[in-house]
Amino acid sequence: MSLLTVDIKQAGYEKEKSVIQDIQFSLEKGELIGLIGPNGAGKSTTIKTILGLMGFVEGEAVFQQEEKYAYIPERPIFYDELTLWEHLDFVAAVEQLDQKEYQQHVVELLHLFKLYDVAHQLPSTFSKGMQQKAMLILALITKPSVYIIDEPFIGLDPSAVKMLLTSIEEERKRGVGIIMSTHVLDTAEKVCDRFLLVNEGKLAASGTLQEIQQQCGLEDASLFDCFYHISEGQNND
Ligand SMILES: Nc1ncnc2c1ncn2[C@@H]1O[C@H](COP(=O)(O)OP(=O)(O)OP(=O)(O)O)[C@@H](O)[C@H]1O
Repeated sequence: MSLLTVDIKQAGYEKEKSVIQDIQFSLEKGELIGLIGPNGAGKSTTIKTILGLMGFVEGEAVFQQEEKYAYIPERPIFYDELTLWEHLDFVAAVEQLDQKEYQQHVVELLHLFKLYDVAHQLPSTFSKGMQQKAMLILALITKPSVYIIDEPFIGLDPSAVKMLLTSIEEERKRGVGIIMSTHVLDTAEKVCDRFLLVNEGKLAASGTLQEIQQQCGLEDASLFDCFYHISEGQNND
């Protein structure tokens, strides 16, 4: 059974003003799906529709029963007056995490992402990359079954990207499914199992790199070339 089944017929910010149409896919256990497409194509709107945040939706996004998901937004959001530790303790309390397991896990993660020394400071005073890492730790401690991550790579330094990819790999071994929107296509090409290529609000191509190459008629092309073909070249054929 899929972790998540998405069948969006149309969705938009205002009633009867459709921004995305006909986006269908499912997310399987252990799978990493890359959501890619040009600026304004509808990636964030697709994510917001899955999260149930859009005002106008025809269709549905259904999580497997009792599956827990974590959303990691592109622009981190924190409480102004809570330190990172307090944020973590707050999430642990809300999620009713096992205290012993949580304490051990959180220290490991804070060291891994090099935030241990600033954990008693306010995340609102952190740099952009530090804030992104803090959001990642807040998601990782909850051990969800599905992650929905909006552009994780931009803003992270190379060692943080490596840590993120390592964490993603470990989570996938646990059977976790991940949807990740990104513009960093060379990394996406290396790590994703499948891709959803969104253009002008629609699914322009989807599947493995090989399937995308076939759909574009570009044998052996990189994901970047397929992306370019769909977002630019197709209109000039
Ligand atoms: N809050 C909003 N209200 C109205 N329209 C919006 C809103 N957010 C986005 N849109 C519109 O929806 C369309 C899709 O935008 P979306 O943010 O989903 O694109 P994206 O693929 O995530 O782009 P990017 O790569 O630039 O982040 C765009 O035409 C955009 O102008």
